[in-house]
Amino acid sequence: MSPSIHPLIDNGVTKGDPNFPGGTLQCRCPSNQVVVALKSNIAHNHACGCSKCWKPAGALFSIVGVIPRDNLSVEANASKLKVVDPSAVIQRNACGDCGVHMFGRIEQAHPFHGLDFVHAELSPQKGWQEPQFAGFVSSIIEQGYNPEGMDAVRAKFQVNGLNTYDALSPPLMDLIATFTAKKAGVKFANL
Ligand SMILES: N[C@@H](CCC(=O)N[C@@H](CS)C(=O)NCC(=O)O)C(=O)O
Ligand SMILES: [Zn+2]
Ligand SMILES: [Zn+2]
Repeated sequence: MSPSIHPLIDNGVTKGDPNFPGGTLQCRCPSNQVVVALKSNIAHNHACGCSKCWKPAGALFSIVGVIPRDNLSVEANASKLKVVDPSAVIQRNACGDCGVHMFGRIEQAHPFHGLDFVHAELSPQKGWQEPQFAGFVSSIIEQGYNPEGMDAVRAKFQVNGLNTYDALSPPLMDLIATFTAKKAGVKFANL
């Protein structure tokens, strides 16, 4: 049997609507839900195998994308939000009651500053950008996944058209390296 990765991967990836205008995210409380409005689609949506990103019960991976922070606003029950780990780069704002992460925000100088991290599966609307790749794949071993099962995990992403990486995708790694180089005053050579 192939490993269960996340419902959005296990059941086959459904393409998003390229003209999707955005929507809302809701926490999983039965009442007084935290509601977050997103004024655009998300980008760089991906499966993340790290231990810090929120995932639904039983999933091996989180599915997480980014949106400009100016396009995100908390519409209801903001007082329930708590930062999971104040020492982390990404300040993950979770509902203190049901535990789902409503958005992650970077406050320090960082290549991804200005982008918030969100989980589109918390939205009742359909059409969000589909997952584009899998990142931090090897990190699931740190959470107890048997290393012998890793080929099957990577194969399952590949059959669904998603490349797998042990950090982030090449465009995002290039963005991080460009930020680091510029900060250090590196001059890029001509091609
Ligand atoms: N192997 C580590 C990787 C953690 C990690 O570096 N996560 C990435 C992907 S979300 C990151 O950018 N983390 C920044 C943060 O969590 O603040 C783990 O699984 O905890
Ligand atoms: Zn909640
Ligand atoms: Zn992560």
